[in-house]
Amino acid sequence: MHHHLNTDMQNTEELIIETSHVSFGFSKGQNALNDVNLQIPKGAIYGFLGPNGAGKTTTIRILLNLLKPSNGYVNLFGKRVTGTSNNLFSRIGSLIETPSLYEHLTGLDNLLITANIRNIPKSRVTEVLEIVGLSSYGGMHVKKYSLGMKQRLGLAIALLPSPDLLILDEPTNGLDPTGIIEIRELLLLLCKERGVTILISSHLLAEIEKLVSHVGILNQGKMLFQGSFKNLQQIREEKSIIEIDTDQNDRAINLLLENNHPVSQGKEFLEVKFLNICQLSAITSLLVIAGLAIYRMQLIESSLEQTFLSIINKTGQP
Ligand SMILES: Nc1ncnc2c1ncn2[C@@H]1O[C@H](COP(=O)(O)OP(=O)(O)OP(=O)(O)O)[C@@H](O)[C@H]1O
Repeated sequence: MHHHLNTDMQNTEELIIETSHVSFGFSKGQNALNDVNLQIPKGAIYGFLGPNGAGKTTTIRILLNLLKPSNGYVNLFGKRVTGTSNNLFSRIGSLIETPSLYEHLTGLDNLLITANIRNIPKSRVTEVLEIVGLSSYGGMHVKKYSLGMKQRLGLAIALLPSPDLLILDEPTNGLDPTGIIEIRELLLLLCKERGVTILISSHLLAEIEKLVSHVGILNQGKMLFQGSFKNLQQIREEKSIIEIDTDQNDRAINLLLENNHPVSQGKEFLEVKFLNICQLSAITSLLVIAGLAIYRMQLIESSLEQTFLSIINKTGQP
């Protein structure tokens, strides 16, 4: 196994996907991707987030060597991707949006065709049907499958080569909540039991927040955030506030500032930047001991979705 010795502090771990200064333009002068640096550690479930048109699919096509970046390079499994590095791709399973399936054939036949093309033993076909929970439906025509079953069959095709890396472009697109939960559980299992590294793109944080260990946020071709899911939650906490209202707000402001609670006058109430949960009782005693009557004291937590949107909106998206 190849280990990276990067100067970046978080990079002591092995990276399965790494892009360096990747840019890409469909037309001259307009870049769909601008200096994208993905870093996806081994064993991660990496949520690749961004609104429609952000460039997620374009990035994924570059990762899969279907498009050539106009600038920068891609490392997969620690090896530089070049025009001829096809052996790297046998370790990758991918599903780009809705899988292209032969509707008039059975699920089993669809798998057999791919297995045949990719030189994969037939025994693997029954294995992957089992993994995605379609064992009893292998003989059914795909046109009779539900959307969820088709997505699972697509996943089964991606799993045929026993990949070390799964790249999934919006795999829950169009699925109902039950279907989304099923795919989520399947991916968690693959990561936990088989150590598969997973890149999953989505435009909805809520859809993948229960799944991911790492997050990258792309907007208008630029990476706005990349880090562990925990890092994102820390940012969320930093955006939370405590709303306060008392009978003497001017005095309250002075008292709070003197005691290092960053406070400002909000639209309706005083707003203190949330630092930690002990702050609530500290502020309460401070105000009560000073003889103020507290009318309101409420922790307003920013949601992850709001955090995601505020990160995206920083670049001035309309
Ligand atoms: N073949 C193409 N020719 C020209 N422009 C393209 C082409 N494919 C994509 N684009 C443009 O590149 C940008 C990024 O598109 P991309 O499909 O990568 O975004 P995305 O984040 O995957 O969005 P979605 O969630 O809608 O799939 C968009 O502005 C899109 O209009």
